[in-house]
Amino acid sequence: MKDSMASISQVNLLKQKLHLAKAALNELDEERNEKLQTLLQFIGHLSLACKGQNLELDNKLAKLRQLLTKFENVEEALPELVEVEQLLKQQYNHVMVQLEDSRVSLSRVIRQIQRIDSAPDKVKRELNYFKKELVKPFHTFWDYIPKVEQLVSFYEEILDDQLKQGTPILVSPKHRQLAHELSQMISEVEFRKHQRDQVLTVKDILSSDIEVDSLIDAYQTILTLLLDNIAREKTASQEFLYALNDSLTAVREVVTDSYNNNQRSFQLKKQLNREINSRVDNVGEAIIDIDDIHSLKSQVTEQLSAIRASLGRKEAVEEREQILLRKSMESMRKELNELGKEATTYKERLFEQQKLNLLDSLTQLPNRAALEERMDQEFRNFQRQKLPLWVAVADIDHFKTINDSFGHSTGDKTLQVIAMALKNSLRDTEFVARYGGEEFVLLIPEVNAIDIEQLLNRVREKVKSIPFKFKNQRITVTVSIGAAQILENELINETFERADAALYRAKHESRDRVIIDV
Ligand SMILES: Nc1nc2c(ncn2[C@@H]2O[C@H](COP(=O)(O)OP(=O)(O)OP(=O)(O)O)[C@@H](O)[C@H]2O)c(=O)[nH]1
Repeated sequence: MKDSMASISQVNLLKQKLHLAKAALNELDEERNEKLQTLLQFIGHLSLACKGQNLELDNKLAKLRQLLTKFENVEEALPELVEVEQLLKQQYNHVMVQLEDSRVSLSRVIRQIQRIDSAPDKVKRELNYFKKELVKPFHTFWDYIPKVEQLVSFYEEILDDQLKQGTPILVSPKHRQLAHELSQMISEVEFRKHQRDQVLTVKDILSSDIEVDSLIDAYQTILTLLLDNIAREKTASQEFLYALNDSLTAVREVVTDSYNNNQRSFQLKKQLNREINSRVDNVGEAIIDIDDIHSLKSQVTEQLSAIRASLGRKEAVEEREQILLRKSMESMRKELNELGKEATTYKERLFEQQKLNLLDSLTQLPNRAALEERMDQEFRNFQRQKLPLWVAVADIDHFKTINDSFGHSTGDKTLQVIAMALKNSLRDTEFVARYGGEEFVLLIPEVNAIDIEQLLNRVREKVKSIPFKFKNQRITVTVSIGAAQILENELINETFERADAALYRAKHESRDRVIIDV
């Protein structure tokens, strides 16, 4: 009994121990499971972090995750773990190479950006610092990414700057000046009939509130029209040269022909002359050798008829020669006549063109080119004779208001009427040209300092008295005039500038007046 009791308590003890051991084992299992879970979680995050960088690594990590989900497979997972570790090492090396490549390519991009001349100075400075920073190697992508971000921001800043420049350019006084100059140039150039509508449209655009884009378009249109005219002029000259060449070829052919004919006739005549001479010699010999008068007579008669025949042939040759010569002369004359006509037409065209080039097409007054020629001429006269010479610049007052209130074509007519009035108020030895726009230049020789003011005031009054009527409104148009006399040792352009400055003063001192620079 005692024994059985002892056995029972031993069994109980063992049971208890077993229970405890089980509990401890469970605890161990749980702990291991927990660790396994942590490991699984870690591998899960590692897979996510590495995902997409290396396909083999992705697969291995997926397999590892699967194996580790079961407690029993842990042993099997060990070789996989070693392979993953190797792949990770490879991946690290690969990343380092990639980072180095990226550093080199960033440096290259930076060098390219530095070549952009228009990059703002601030960006250029920052780029320099940035370039120095790029000398150090990158250790991780976290070193690399901020650099790329900075690089993008440089690009952004440069682009921003360029875009700002690309926004509509504001019209500056320089642009208005260019529009004014183009409009002056247009009025000094003669355009072809079919081009005039286009020119008028450009003129209208230039006289309104111009935008930079339309100014560029206007210049482009006028340039195209001018180029077209130049090309036409070139074609006309070429046609003339071709005609000239054709005629010269024809004339040369005629000359060659008649030369060849002459050569042939010359040979023929030489032969005939020889024949005639020998016949004459024969007659002479017959006279010496023959005693019998009858045979002498028959000999001479025979020789004489042979001579006559030769002379007849010679005459025929000469006659044919004459006919050929006349024919050649006739065709040569025709060719030269044609050529003469061509040359006359061409000369007329050139002359017309030259005249047009010197006349302002709107007012028919001499234009700026003609003025320059005349100024040179008057200057040379002045240097020789030292007689007084005045340069005056006249400008219509508030002309823009006429255009704005009554339209551009009324403005054009006003210009024409005033131009005529200016021309008619001067003597033949005096000269007026349209300088451009609503500005005229007068060259007045041989008038003394006392009379010039009176003369110019008369011109001013004449314009003022023109009875303009626009839209049933009586309008008085006035001009302001500035004048200067050429001084000893002065160039005429300098006189012009003094006259222009005087005009400026006249404009600012109430307009409708004459100011002489003294
Ligand atoms: N109709 C017409 N207008 C022209 C021609 N050439 C220039 N103009 C205009 O002439 C005007 C000149 O204006 P501004 O230079 O401001 O001078 P303004 O109005 O005469 O004023 P002030 O000279 O200061 O008295 C501009 O409106 C030009 O468009 C042209 O051939 N025909």
